[in-house]
Amino acid sequence: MSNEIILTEVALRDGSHAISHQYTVEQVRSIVQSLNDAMIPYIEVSHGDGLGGSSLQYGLSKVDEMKLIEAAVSVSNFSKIAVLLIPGIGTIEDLKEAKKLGAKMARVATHVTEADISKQHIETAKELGMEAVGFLMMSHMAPVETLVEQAKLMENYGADIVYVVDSAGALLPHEVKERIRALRQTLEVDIGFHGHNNLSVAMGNTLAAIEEGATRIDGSVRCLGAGAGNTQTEVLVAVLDKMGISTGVDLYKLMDMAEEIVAPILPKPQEINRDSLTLGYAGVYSSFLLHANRAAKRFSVDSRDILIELGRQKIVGGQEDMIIDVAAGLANK
Ligand SMILES: CC[C@H](O)CC(=O)C(=O)O
Ligand SMILES: [Mn+2]
Repeated sequence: MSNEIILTEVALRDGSHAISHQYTVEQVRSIVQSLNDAMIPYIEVSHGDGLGGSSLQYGLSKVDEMKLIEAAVSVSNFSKIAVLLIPGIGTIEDLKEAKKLGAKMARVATHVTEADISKQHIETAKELGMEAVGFLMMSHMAPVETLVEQAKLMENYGADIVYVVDSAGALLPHEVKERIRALRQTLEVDIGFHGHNNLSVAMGNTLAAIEEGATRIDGSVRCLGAGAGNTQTEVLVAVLDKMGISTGVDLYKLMDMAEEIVAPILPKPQEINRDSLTLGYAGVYSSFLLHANRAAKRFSVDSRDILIELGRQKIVGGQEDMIIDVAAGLANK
């Protein structure tokens, strides 16, 4: 276990899901300024679904993310600005524009079995002089051997760091341990972990990842993120400090900004409710929720049964049409 952890704050990207992508330039400026003062090493700024995500399908941003990135860069002289890119949603042109505006890290995200689509984007990030991260989403959906294979691909493409991403908040601590341990034994590059709190184990999972050698960790102030949100950064900094693990972050400043700057902009506190708990329990991505709720109404079935069946059938993003099939099937039973 390392005694130094490098944190990436994701409230301005994953947290964008929680406020329906409505960040303003002023909010981004004050959040980044205060995270920078608290010495957070990396701050991710993008639409919740990454560069290019603003659309009717994923939710329209209030402000063009490039303006938000520009604002973030303009007030950070310590923190580096990172962007998320999902190949197919974001493009190489988006990445180049973000780099021109001052983004220093590209986090290239794919479904856990589709690392091969990250090649061009990771290679471009490196050519542009950015740090490149491979971000393996829905990591609970693949056996450990597959995860290792896919991570190895990202490493071979030039990723400096590969992340295990528990998108649905479905992993339990022993499962996180297995995954991080296997990656640690196989990869040369740093390993990261990104947790979600749908089963209330984001903090436990994060500590399990650190115990097995993950050194790059994501957190979100006030947990702001998709589903039940992410590992809470200010709590994580306090916990790691008690464990003798250094993050270099000023805890009081981080607590103050969470309380005084982030909390007031939240429509409601991030919580584990029936919906987010079901997402974690079923192991499905949070974007299915809205569709499942609609289908539940249409076919008079319980949306939890739909989500659990989708998880059982290992339905992934892009297969949303299956939600209707599953709901119709349940109604006919
Ligand atoms: C749709 C992108 C997604 O929110 C990335 C992420 O943070 C995750 O999979 O957890
Ligand atoms: Mn996430």
